[in-house]
Amino acid sequence: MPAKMPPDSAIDMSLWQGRTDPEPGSDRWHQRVQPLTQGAQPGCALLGFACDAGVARNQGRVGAAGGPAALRRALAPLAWHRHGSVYDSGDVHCEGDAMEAAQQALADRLAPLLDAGHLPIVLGGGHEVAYASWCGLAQHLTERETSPQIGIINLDAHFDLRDPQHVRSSGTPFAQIADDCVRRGWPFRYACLGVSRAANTQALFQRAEQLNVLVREDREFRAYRIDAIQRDLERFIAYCDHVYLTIDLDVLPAAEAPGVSAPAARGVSLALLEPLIEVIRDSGKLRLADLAELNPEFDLDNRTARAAARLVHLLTLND
Ligand SMILES: N=CN[C@@H](CCC(=O)O)C(=O)O
Ligand SMILES: [Mn+2]
Ligand SMILES: [Mn+2]
Repeated sequence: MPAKMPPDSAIDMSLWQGRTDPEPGSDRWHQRVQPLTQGAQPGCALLGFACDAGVARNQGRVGAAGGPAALRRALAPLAWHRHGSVYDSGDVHCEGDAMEAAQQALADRLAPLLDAGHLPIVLGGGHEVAYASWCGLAQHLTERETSPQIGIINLDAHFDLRDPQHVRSSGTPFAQIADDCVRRGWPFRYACLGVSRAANTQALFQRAEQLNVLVREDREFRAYRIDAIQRDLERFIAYCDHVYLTIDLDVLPAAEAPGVSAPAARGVSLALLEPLIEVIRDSGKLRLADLAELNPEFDLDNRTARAAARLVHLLTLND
């Protein structure tokens, strides 16, 4: 089914700028990314979620609404090594505190992208994007399967399993997804990798245990243990038919990602995350990915945006 373009989705391609080199085979992203059109061949579809509301509700440092533009700017000059297409499908904007409306709008934009066979990569926005991404994937799969086996892999210093009864925010998306799975009668399969014990309360660790979350703490990420974590991840993926990858940039050390709401004193370096991302990318089950919490207002030398762009680049290198 072709991806329907909503009437308000004017796609601003002006951010896709950068140097051009005269030699053949020197293309960069800004020369290859195309605005998404109806009926386009399946490819990778970027979709921005310009939203600060979840971080504001979670008492964080706002500015993630500027994330999608900062990430496009960082992607624009990267060297193009991909065979398939990359499309820009515009942004969803959150008006003030209207987080739920923005999440619904994102889900409504994602479902037709998935229906059309694209791999959507959502550019956040705070981590409330995860609930919106999930809703879009659920909307897509519910038409096709009675009980889809979806694995959620979150690279994050935080569980984001806070109780949504108090307030829904960037700290609650996976608890909201767990509740949604109960309502739908679907299994909740959640892996949270890079968790900081210092940044998550006992209550959150208990909730993760109750929900049978696959947890790997930041301190477990050492070069000699990556193979073991990789095997754990492969086992997790083997039990799923569909994988949703969500990357909270605060999983990276503050030196690599200062431009987030809650920078990590320790974190897990990009170099250690790369082999895991390759496993996910090459699994054949990746349906949807998002990157959350990029906050250009607190970035230094665009470090966080560059790290995020590098992650998108890696994710899109498989065809
Ligand atoms: N998405 C963010 N989650 C973290 C933020 C922690 C903080 O602000 O210190 C959380 O809610 O736990
Ligand atoms: Mn986090
Ligand atoms: Mn998070």
